[in-house]
Amino acid sequence: MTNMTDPDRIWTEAAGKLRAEIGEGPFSSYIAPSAVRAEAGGQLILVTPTAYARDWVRKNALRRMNELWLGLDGLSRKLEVRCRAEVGSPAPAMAQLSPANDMSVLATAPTATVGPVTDGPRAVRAAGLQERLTFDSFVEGQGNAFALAIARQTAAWADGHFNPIFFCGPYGYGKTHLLNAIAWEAQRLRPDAKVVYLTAERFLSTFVRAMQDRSTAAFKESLRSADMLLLDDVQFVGGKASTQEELLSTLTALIEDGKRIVLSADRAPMALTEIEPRLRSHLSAGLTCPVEPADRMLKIAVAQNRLQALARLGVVSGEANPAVLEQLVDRTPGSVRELEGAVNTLAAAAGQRLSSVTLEEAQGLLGASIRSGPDRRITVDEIQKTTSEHFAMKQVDLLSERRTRAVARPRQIAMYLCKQLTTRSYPDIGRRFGGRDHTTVLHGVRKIEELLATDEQIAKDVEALIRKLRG
Ligand SMILES: Nc1ncnc2c1ncn2[C@@H]1O[C@H](COP(=O)(O)OP(=O)(O)OP(=O)(O)O)[C@@H](O)[C@H]1O
Repeated sequence: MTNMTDPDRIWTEAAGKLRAEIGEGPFSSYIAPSAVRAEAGGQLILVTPTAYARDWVRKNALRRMNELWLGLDGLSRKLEVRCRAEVGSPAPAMAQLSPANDMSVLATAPTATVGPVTDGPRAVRAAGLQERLTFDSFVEGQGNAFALAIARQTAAWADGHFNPIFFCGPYGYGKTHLLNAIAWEAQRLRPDAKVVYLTAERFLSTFVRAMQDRSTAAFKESLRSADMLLLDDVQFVGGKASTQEELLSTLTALIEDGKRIVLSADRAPMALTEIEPRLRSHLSAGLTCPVEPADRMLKIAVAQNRLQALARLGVVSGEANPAVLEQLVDRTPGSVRELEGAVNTLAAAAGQRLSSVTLEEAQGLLGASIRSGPDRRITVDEIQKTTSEHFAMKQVDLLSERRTRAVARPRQIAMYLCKQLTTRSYPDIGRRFGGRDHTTVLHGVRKIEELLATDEQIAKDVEALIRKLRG
């Protein structure tokens, strides 16, 4: 057996063996973002990003890690584990050591500093960033603590992070929120850097338009000059071969240049089976951070947080009775998005008398929003697909900038259906329609509401679509 003394080399080797034993998921979640550092007295500490990761490592991997370590370490040192808050280091030790050589650890600061986030009408820009989605408004809980720690590190442009960072998890538990928060914070910390946020829908629609306009070179350039590229809802490129090819070449070019890439999807990269294997493997080459469904405690905290934000805006005054909040959480099935909808309903109904609302009253006020059981969830993607099929057009046209009535009306109908059949907000729907502004969505929805009363054909189309979508 080889004997070494350099913790860096021992860590690389021991971590590689542990990876094979515990599997890719736990490894990339808990071990890969940790790092070994030597204390002044020679004691070696494995530093995890969060207390949760520390407890996981203590319970599941520390013993084995020490066995592997002792087999390699010429100085027979033992490893202890602590979380970053305990060792009090602002940037994690993972910047100092790279755990396994096949995971790219960026040591270089981004080089290009290209202009502001918006750079010309044809350029891809920070489409759809929402101001309220910052780290300050994100509530930490057990299921998201690790993702939040990594997000903060990424936003701080910390050296040595993995690339790409991939946030995955089910619908409505904060992936977009984290990507927005990273983009805001990264831009705040480095105003000269080019931080580009876009949804995969936007990537697709801009790419398709660039092909039609024969301006793909400008499209490529606008992305490749980014210092940090954040791409939301990557699953959307599934089944779209040329867009995937373009995405793959964008990612490889950026990674080669040492630029930061942050992605999100509703599943882990390897489970995105509609995505071509080479792209999938690039997506999973960095660090995968699960954003897990919120537990009850987190949901209560999010509801409280939301009410406080509404109080600051003057929508409500006072605090809700804790039992009312608990009831709200317990009786609102679904994700944090649905919960936010229920909180908004309560706030709008209770207004200035929030603190005196009783349990019975809350139940009455919330009525339909507190449902007895989860309905089948209709997604924006399904609405877009069904609407485009119904009008014999392509889904990508709904996302495009084409404004002829033949395209604009079905697009407005699809937006209207999203507002009716999902719990998504106007900005969120805009984001899903090629990164449009929320006022465009609002206008579209109002237009269809008006036409429903006067235009028989539209009323029939909408009715048929709702029937198809409800199944
Ligand atoms: N931990 C949290 N703290 C505060 N707000 C949260 C948290 N998790 C989710 N939310 C809120 O819930 C809503 C849905 O979250 P978000 O849009 O980020 O979900 P998502 O995982 O990106 O979903 P999708 O994949 O459908 O886009 C947002 O309004 C977001 O602000």
